[in-house]
Amino acid sequence: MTGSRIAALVGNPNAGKSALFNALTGARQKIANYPGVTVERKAGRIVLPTGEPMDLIDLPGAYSFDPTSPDEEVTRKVVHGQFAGEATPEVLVVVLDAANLEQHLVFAQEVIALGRPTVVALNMVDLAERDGLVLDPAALASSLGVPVVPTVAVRRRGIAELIDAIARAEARVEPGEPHERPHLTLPERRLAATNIAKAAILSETTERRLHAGLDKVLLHPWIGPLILFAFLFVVFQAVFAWATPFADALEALIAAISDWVVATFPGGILRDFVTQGVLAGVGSVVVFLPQIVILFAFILAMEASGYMARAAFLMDRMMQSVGLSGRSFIPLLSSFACAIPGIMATRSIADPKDRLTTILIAPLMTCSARLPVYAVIIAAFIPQVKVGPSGFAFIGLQGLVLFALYVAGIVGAMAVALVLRRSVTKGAASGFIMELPRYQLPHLGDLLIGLWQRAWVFLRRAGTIIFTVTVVLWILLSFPRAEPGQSQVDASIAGQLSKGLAVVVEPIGFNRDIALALIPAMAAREVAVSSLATTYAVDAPEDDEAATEAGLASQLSSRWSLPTALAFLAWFVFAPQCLSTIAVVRRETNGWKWPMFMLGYLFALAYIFAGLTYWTAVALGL
Ligand SMILES: Nc1nc2c(ncn2[C@@H]2O[C@H](COP(=O)(O)OP(=O)(O)OP(=O)(O)O)[C@@H](O)[C@H]2O)c(=O)[nH]1
Ligand SMILES: [Mg+2]
Repeated sequence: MTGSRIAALVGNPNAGKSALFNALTGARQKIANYPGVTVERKAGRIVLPTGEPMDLIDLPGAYSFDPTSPDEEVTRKVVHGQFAGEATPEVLVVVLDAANLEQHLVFAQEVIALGRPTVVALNMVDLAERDGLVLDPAALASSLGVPVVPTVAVRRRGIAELIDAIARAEARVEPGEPHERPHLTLPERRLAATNIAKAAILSETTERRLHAGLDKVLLHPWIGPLILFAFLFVVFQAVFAWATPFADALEALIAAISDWVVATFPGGILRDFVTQGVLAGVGSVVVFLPQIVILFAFILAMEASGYMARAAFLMDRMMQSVGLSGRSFIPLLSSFACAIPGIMATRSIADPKDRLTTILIAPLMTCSARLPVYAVIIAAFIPQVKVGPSGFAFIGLQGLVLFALYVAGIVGAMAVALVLRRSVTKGAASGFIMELPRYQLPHLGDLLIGLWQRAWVFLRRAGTIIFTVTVVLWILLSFPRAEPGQSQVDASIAGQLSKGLAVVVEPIGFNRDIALALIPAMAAREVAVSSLATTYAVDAPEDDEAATEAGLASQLSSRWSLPTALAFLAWFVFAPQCLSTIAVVRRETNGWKWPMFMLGYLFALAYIFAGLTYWTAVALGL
């Protein structure tokens, strides 16, 4: 350091200290929109209006002089003149984020209380104004007892005024009575911060006040997660309650087409192909379109309104506790639609072990392909009743079970992450804070476009991969033709092939038909539904019109036991039944090691939990 006087920039992380430093000195210090960018002191030079030079130090952000991290320790030492080789800074420049004044004033008071020559830079006033908040720097100056200069560091606004104020800054405390100020405790400083911030508001739009109030509730440490949980609960109730009339109508339509085909065309292999393969098989998946649309309507509305980012913020704490960073949230969230875009989104995670862990647990998030599987089993086995504490039975049991299955996937993923982060992908969580977007009413047009895209993806899958696999399965089920009196499925190639697998899955309560559905379902999970539908359509006795007519749900409930159905649900929470996901993991991890690891652990979990579910249900006499 030269012998010239020194000023230091202090304040909370992400207040814009480095941006101000660059604007004041012409340096190119790294700035970025998340806290913790500057981790050591950086020095530069400014020229005062008198022509006299002054050294300026940019410091790491801090929340208090009670240091909790090494970079905060740097700030404390420099300010107190305890930093080796550094003279005590003469002028302290406190940088405040005008849009988060209340929060930033807590540390500011601590700095000002030192009684040293201090200047406040009220930074980011542009952002505050954008949000509908206009502050009064004069009122703030009189409450704080130090000069306040409004600035916009990134537009170089207020820079000359700030240099001016630094040049004229002087100690507020009269020499001889340095410790007159009462020392405030943290809660006292918090309260004072609230009052000072309130007094400095010139005008605030009702919108901003409303949004600030909303955030207070929605981001509250324990009310926030409670509301999120309750909201998601309602979503899954709605998925069943609202979809039913539409799903019934679709089902009736498909049945009507099937009737028409039977009435119009002569019996034979071609007619069987259309009714058993295409209409029963693919149709059984298509009827879940309403459920998919309703689920995504909620997800898209959450995203558009700005609530999704808040949900991510709430989840960040939970993610940290299992050794993941909040950065994994968005990839995991997209995995609720499909694991493939979710796994690709992990490219934004810098830490390779963080990223690998996220990839490995992404398939545990309940993708939309599982929804038809869950929904068909729930419709067949879970009665459509309301449950709840006596007198308050308003919770649909079907929606409750669906919600529980989604939660099971999330809990499973978190537990796996916890284990992986302590073994295979050892490492500590890294911090991450995101900027919260403004609340907005979702725009109906955008919402409809998003919904149409989701619906189209679903229908295209039904028309391509699900159609193809179902047709191949129908062929394997239909040949060779059964002898009179013999079951067609038993006689068929598929029936023969599935016998081997049936032996393996019998201990967990699965029957031959499930074994038969599991292999084609590797292509896509929904195929489990279409396979079962096709199998039962092929299996229906020729003359038994009623059996062919009855929907898949009633076929299932008459053929499966409840423990088997529950085990089947548990299996699908974990089973990696999707070849495309495995291919993407291979591509993203450059080799077969991790996809094989994933396949192994997920099938093991699926087998164990399906078995546990089956035997528990049997023991309970269900
Ligand atoms: N709109 C606007 N953005 C600003 C202003 N000042 C800083 N920023 C932005 O705010 C973010 C944080 O700025 P930094 O200068 O890195 O903040 P910092 O206080 O040095 O943060 P740490 O080094 O982490 O303590 C960056 O994205 C800046 O571009 C401002 O006055 N207006
Ligand atoms: Mg910085």
